Amino acid sequence: MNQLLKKHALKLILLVLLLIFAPVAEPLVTRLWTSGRTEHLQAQVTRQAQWQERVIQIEELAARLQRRFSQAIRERDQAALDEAVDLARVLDAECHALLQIEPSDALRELRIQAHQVAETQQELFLRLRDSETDATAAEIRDNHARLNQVLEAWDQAFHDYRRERIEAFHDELADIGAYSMRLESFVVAFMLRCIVGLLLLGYLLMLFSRRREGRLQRDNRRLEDDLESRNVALHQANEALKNEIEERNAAEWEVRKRLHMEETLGKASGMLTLPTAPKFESFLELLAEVMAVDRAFIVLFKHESMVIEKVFEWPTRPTAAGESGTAGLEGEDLMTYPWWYERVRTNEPLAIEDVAALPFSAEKERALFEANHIHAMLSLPVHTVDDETLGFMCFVDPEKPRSWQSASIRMLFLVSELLANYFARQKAEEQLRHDAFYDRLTDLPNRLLFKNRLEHAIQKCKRHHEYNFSVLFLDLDRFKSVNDTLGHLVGDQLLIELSDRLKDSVRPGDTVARLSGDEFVILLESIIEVEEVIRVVQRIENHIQKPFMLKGKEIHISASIGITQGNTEYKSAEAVIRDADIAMYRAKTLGKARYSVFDKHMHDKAVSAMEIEHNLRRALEQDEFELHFQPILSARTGEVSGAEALIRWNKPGYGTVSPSDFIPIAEETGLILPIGEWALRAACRHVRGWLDAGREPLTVSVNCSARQLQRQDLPGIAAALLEEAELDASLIKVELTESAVMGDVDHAISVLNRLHAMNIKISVDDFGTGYSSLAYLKRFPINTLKIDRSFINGILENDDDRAIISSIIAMAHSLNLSIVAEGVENEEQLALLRDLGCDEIQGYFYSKPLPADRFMAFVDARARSLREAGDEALEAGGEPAGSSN
Ligand SMILES: Nc1nc2c(ncn2[C@@H]2O[C@@H]3COP(=O)(O)O[C@H]4[C@@H](O)[C@H](n5cnc6c(=O)[nH]c(N)nc65)O[C@@H]4COP(=O)(O)O[C@H]3[C@H]2O)c(=O)[nH]1
Repeated sequence: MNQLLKKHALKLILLVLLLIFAPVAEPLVTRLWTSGRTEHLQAQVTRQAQWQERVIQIEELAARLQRRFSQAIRERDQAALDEAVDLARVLDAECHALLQIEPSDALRELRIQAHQVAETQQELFLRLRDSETDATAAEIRDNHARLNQVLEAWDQAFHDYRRERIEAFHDELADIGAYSMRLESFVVAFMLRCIVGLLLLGYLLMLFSRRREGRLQRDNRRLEDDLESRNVALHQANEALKNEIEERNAAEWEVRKRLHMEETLGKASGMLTLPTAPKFESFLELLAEVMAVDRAFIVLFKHESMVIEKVFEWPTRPTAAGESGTAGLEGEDLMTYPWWYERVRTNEPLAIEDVAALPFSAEKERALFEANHIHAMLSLPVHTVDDETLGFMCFVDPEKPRSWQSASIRMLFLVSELLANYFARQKAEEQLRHDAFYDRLTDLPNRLLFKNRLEHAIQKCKRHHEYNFSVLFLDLDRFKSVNDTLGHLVGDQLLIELSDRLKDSVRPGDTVARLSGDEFVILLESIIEVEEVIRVVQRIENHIQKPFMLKGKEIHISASIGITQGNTEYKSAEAVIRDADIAMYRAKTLGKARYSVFDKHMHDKAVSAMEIEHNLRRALEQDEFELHFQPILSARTGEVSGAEALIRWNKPGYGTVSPSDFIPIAEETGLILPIGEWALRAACRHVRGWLDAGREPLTVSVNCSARQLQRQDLPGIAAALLEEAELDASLIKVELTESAVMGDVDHAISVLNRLHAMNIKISVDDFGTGYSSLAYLKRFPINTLKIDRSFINGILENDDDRAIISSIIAMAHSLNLSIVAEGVENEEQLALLRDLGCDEIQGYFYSKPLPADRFMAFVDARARSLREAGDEALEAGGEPAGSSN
């Protein structure tokens, strides 16, 4: 209900006001109207009164005028006339005034008439007075009568006029009276309604106000309750806010502190990443400031120990008596302080709030700290990710105990990690620097450092005439077999021990460096005479010759040493090393375990070897090689039994290069491997071609170098090439030199056995030049021995050679080996060899090595001549010609 009232209160009030004021509206309008009328009536009454007054005056004036005129006429009295005239004038004026108040056409007309009559009367009177005639008198009378008529008419008109006006006035009055009556009743009704309305309004207002009051009270109570609860909530919120502000302040402080710490951390890390070495005093000062301590220091241990080696501290001023410091720490082994040591070792922070309160087990530490005036201390190990403790950081309060906040400890942990990284990095860099200049295995200077020192020596040699140097290039002779047979670890151990021996063989100012593998170089400083150098070399050789005891075994090694002496013409260290290397190589080729002094000739040879190597590579790519075939003939029948394939290099712009000029270089550089393979493939293809051409099968011997035997899978390659050419293995003979076979006997036996198993024949070339005995060769699955040309050369003149050849042939035959005599150049040699029982002959006597087509032509020609000789012999009844040559 209240809600309803509240909602419609305004509408209700408007309705009540309408009820009250609707009836009131009419009287009000009426009142407004009558009030106009009343004023009008009052004006009318006033005007009526004025008018009445004037009318009375006019009537009096008219009466007096009439009387005066009558008197003047009657008595002919001038004075009466004048007075009448004046009266007439006054009357006229009055009439005029009256008409002004109440205009009336009739009156106006009458006034004019009266005025005219009065003037006429005056005129007549004047005439009468001057000459009284009858006519005049009659005229005056007439006129007078007219005047009287006019006055009467005037009077009448005036009377009507007056009546009219009075009636009108009365009507108006009645009208006004009726209006007044109505007005009064309206006023009364209005008053009553007003009162009722007001009462109703009052009542309603009262009702509303009561309700409103009730509602207000309720609202009030509710508001009070609300206020109360809000107050409580506000209070609580206030409290919460207060707490929050406090917390926020605390957090803000924490954040600021953390930011400060992070900033410090950033600065500290920045200091540690500077390209230049950091100033640890500034670093510590920075940390001491954030930790609010008076002293800070970083302690570093000696490598792989806990002996305090280095201390960085802040402040840097020398520690005065009574001041805390690190003086007592230097040189201390932390292991003598087990309690402290244990914490550092296990990478734990050590936060001592009060040194005096340290446990009994830390008695020693307490004594140390107290001696160094340390009251409180925070120590963090500098521990690398590789679990190595490099040292520790310390923050010290020298005056009073204090607590250490965990946030600070955490930050310092990060700092200690940064430090550990920095020191580890520095260590790694040092190691890198060391590695860049030193050999990892032997810790000797490496090529770079050696070159550096050698450059200095070259410069010094140029500047000081009395100064010279010498470089030795040393290469172990059988190091590979040590590695292969005893393993790399023993090999490494040998190199380490050798390094020590080399260092012991030279003066402290000299440099022993390892170039690679088993190659060492030695720079002998301030050495002028070559004899002196040789004495040093001999000393080195003596040292090396002594057996090495490795893995319980006695190992003997030797070295080939190249010597070069410094001179002012050397422009680079490389050139010096190169010459020493050439000399060393010369020593190797001279039979190893010796030294060789470099000379210019060696250099030229080396240069040409390099050129050849370069060209050989190109020759392989450009297919510049060709096989020539030197026939091998049966000593008994003279038939071509086979051929030796000999490589030729058709060098563009040069012509044919002999294998003697490039095969040794190819062997040195390893190019012999692809070249040898090429020769084997080419030989297989030629034989296949000949067979395809319908020729008789011929066995072709292909030269294989020692390197091929050692490094290549010769049987595998041969099998593949034979398969490629679809060739019977028995048509290929592998020719190996005696020295190649004797180099690595076990390996050679295994390879040759495999070749033999494949049905590939094996021949030993240049037999007799080496030291192998036939009995030794029994171990190899050999088919043929080729007697070296040097023996054949002297066979006719030299009895020894003849004897040797004879015994070789006899023994070979006893071992079931066939014999080929190489380099047979004349018939005598041939005859003798045939007498000695040689099986096959190769040499210029029959033919030089020939290109394939010419070789075939030779084979054909030989067969033809043999046939012809055979025919002739048959005809002559003798032996066939082939049996003799
Ligand atoms: N003065 C004289 N010399 C004669 C006579 N009969 C043959 N010769 C030469 O003696 C050499 C025989 O070849 P070698 O002893 O295997 O000696 C060969 C061989 O060791 C090597 N060689 C040739 N071709 C190859 C090859 O394909 N591979 C390998 N690894 N070495 C090859 O080159 C060496 C030289 O070959 P070449 O210059 O062709 O020289 C050939 C040949 O021309 C003669 O009656 N008098």
